[in-house]
Amino acid sequence: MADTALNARKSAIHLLDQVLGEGRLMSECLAAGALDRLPPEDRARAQRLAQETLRGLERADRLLQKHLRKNPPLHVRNALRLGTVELCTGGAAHGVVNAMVQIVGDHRRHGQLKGMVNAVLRKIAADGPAAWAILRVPRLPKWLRSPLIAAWGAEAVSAMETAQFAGAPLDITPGRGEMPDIPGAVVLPTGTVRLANPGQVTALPGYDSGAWWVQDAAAALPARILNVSAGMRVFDMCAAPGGKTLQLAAQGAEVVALDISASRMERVRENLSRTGLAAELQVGDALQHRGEYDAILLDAPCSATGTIRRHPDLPHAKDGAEFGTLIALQAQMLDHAWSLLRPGGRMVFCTCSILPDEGEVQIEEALQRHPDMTVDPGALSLPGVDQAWIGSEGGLRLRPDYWPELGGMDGFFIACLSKAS
Ligand SMILES: C[S@@+](CC[C@H](N)C(=O)[O-])C[C@H]1O[C@@H](n2cnc3c(N)ncnc32)[C@H](O)[C@@H]1O
Repeated sequence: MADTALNARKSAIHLLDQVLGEGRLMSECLAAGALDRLPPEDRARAQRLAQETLRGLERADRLLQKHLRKNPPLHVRNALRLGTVELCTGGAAHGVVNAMVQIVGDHRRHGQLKGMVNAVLRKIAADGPAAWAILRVPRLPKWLRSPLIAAWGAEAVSAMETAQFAGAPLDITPGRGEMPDIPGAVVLPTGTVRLANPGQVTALPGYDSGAWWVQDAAAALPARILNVSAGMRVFDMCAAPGGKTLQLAAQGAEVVALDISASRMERVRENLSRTGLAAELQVGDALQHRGEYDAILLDAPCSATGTIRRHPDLPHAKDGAEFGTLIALQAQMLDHAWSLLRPGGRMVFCTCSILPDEGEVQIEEALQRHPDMTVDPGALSLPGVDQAWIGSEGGLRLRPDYWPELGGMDGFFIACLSKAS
């Protein structure tokens, strides 16, 4: 037991080294096998520890600052940060301090710093938890905070930061069959099932039989808004890992699902096979795709700034440098998707972004380029969808600070577009 806790902590620190030192996203590290040698419980634990440290990084650094005369090497700093977060969020002092001392002591280059780690974490164990509780909610970095304040105002951004600091529950979308009883499950107003303390996902009732799949409540709305039916030919243009493909297939449509990433497409294949649903899978560049469809779902590549509750590594690993390229690609994809839609067809454009340039502005500009395009706000009338979330351009703006009493939701922008016949 002690060894497995130590391995999970070591791996969490290694993840922090990659995110904070190399600017890599945690999802990239995991896809590259960062935690593959750990058993599933430790993998989940390592991921949770790294995420909690990233959420509380600003607070941890403020507390550590008081006890450090100079900055230690990143690996040691990350061990101190993880130790601080654990100590200040209920971790047992003895176990946490000993683990961090052992991890740093075993390190081939930094072993001599274990005494310092011991001294600093003992001080944090004594006065950290009280100080932690009164520190401000960690803020987003300036490169993201400034455009968000310009878009939504300072109060809304503070509320988003509170939601991001709280983290996210596990949301699941029920499939076509019967939903098993899952202890603690709550059904949200939009029909998504939410679990506050899920534990290991693959061990939950109904996982093996494919009764449901993991999908944030906000992410479940685009496919519901597209509202396809049996016999319709539907194109899921950026499909992986496939949550929306599964929904479209469950609605009975004939789905062509495409993604440029072969490895991510494997996830779609696995998800379809687990849930017993069917879709035609293609790997390729959406911009080169040809065909004609009754309905299209374009879940375009974006900054993913709406998912920071679940991906607290994003603001630390990124700096916004790629926003311009993504915004241009979204417009190009929207135009190409429009050329694949039959007259009279409908298309949902969505992004998991909280930046208007990747949502509202894309639609305003697309309407100018395409005289045969109209926005259909009526398609957004779904149970649980607050009409106050609909913007003047007719799209649905979802933000992480919505539903605070229910545990929040991902930030998303969703618009349903109709093509003249
Ligand atoms: C927001 S994710 C899609 C999530 C997915 N719809 C779901 O619900 O699980 C965006 C996807 O776009 C894919 N992508 C990026 N550029 C692409 C391109 N040129 N053609 C096709 N897919 C692309 C990425 O590989 C990524 O999987």
